[in-house]
Parts: sequence; structure tokens; C-alpha cells
Amino acid sequence: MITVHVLNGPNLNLLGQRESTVYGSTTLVEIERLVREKAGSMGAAITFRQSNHEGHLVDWIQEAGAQGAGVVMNAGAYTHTSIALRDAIAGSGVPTVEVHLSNVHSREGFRHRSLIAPVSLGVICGFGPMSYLLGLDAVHRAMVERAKQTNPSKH
Ligand SMILES: O=C1C[C@@](O)(C(=O)O)C[C@@H](O)[C@@H]1O
Repeated sequence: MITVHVLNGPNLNLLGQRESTVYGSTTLVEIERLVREKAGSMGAAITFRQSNHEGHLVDWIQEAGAQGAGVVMNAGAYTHTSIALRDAIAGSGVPTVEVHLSNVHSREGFRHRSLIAPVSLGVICGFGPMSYLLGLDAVHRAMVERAKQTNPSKH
């Protein structure tokens, strides 16, 4: 079974009350419910976690890599600043899809640069909570393809 770790960075625990004109009114708990529902329908196992601390996110990326899991990552503001998250993704080789609720490219210039995009499979942004569902679908499909290539006889 394919396992995907959905990792959320700083301030995403405030969704629902935080800048609702930008991020909408859906809480992280509601996003988790939507993601679990979708994972269930796809037959994938997931974990869903949030931390305001960069080191926790680094640990969880390494854990996903060691388990052969995939990652859907909304790194929040660390997207734009964290060499540590980038190195964790690159170093563990974990297939990662970067997601954002907002369209970061229509916002302030400092949000246009992502340090983790170059080491991710791709980036999905601007679709609100649906970004997570698209991200889950994308990483799941990539992992299914990868498994087929590594072990063609099983598929
Ligand atoms: O915290 C966030 C949320 C965000 O990752 C998003 O989901 O749109 C976009 C980031 O620029 C911001 O720092």
C-alpha cells in the first residue's frame, strides 16, 4: 500500500481564523478530513501532521524517506526560506509534491521563490483545500508509476 505523509508548516494551524480573504475559512482539521476521505477512496494510507518548528518538519521528511512513503508538503513560509527542508527532501530522496492554498505567484514577490520546488516533483498552488487533494493524487500517481518501473512483473 502506498503511504503519503501530508506535512504542514508554520501557522497552518490557524487556518479558518487566519487572513480568511487569502486562505478561506476551511480549518486544517477540515482539510485533514477531506484528505483522509480522498486517500480512503484511492486506497492509500496517510498521516497528516502540522508543526510550527522547522526541525520537526525535517524529521518527518526523513521519516517518510526512510519508510519509502511520499510527501505532500505545505511548508508555509518555510517554503521561501528553508534550505534545511530542501536538503531533507533532496537527501532522503522522498517523492514530494509542494502545495499551497493560495496562488503564491499572484502575491508578494518574496513568495514567488520556493527553495523546495527544485527538489519536488511539482508544485500545486491557488486551489484552496483542493490543492491538497490534487497534490495527493499527483504524488500517488507518481509513486504508482515508479513502482511499475522498479517492479514491472507485479503490475
Ligand atoms: O503560510 C503560508 C501559506 C502558504 O503556504 C499557502 O498555503 O498558501 C503560502 C505561503 O507563502 C505562506 O507563508
